[in-house]
Amino acid sequence: MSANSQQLESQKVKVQLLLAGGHQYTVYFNSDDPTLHTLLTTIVARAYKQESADRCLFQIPINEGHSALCFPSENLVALVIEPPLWIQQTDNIQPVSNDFLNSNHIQIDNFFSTKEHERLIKYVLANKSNFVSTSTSTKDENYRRSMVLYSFPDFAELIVNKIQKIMPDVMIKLGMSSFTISQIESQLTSHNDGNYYKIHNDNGSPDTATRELTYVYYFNREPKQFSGGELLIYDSKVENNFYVKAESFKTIEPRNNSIVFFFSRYMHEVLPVKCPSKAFADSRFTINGWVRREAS
Ligand SMILES: O=C(O)CCC(=O)C(=O)O
Ligand SMILES: [Fe+2]
Repeated sequence: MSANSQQLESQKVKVQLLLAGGHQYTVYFNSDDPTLHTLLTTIVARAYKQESADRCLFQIPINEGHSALCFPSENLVALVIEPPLWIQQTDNIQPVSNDFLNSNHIQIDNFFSTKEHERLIKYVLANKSNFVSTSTSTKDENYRRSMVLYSFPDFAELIVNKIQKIMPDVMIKLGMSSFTISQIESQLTSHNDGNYYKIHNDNGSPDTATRELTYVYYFNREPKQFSGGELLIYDSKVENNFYVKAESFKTIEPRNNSIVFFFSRYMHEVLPVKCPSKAFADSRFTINGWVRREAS
């Protein structure tokens, strides 16, 4: 995306709630309090006219818990936060109409330390023979070309723990309401010369329906020996009352040691990779997976 906020470390913050009709109240939260998170996402989502601007009823304890301040989310006008928590617009957000939905994503550089990254490259090269060809749920052979490693326990644990830690911040940056995570899945993928993944979403079948967010961690040997392999994330538009893929999209460069997060429901594709040497070691590697919410 698009909206950026500071990393939230738990600390006390003073929040003045400015409500419709000129009312205002001062309350105190820990910075990782889910209610504060929902207050922030209400403001962000409304500013960017996102569908995630779910209406809700806030019920906030005041007077040391002796009273409750209740108000509908539509009545929240602004927040005065001390110390400041900035949620800033960084790029290409345009006001949009209700029948067009700009896709959001975030990309974080330098995700693993240099040591972890080096270890990961060594591990992948040593495990080349355990990679198998990918398939899709539709079994269409021309839909996806890549190789995948399903078991890589040490690094799966490392990435899942790291993602878990940054999830509250990621949710805020994506302007989404927080949700309870039930599972974080991961697989390790390699794209070599001519490999691609055509347009798809990641939660369109009953067994994938609880996937909320997709993440993709990119890594490769330096100097980089492939080109292409960009990830395109499509915007959405309303057609016959349903959101469908729009023509416009965001282009994500598969930058070495960066991780991208986006909604699993977005249509996306991986453009063909050119890797002249065709050597496995020169591939576009990813650890990619999904953050699942608890089924309701
Ligand atoms: O490799 C990428 O950039 C995206 C991969 C992807 O879309 C998937 O595995 O579902
Ligand atoms: Fe995908």
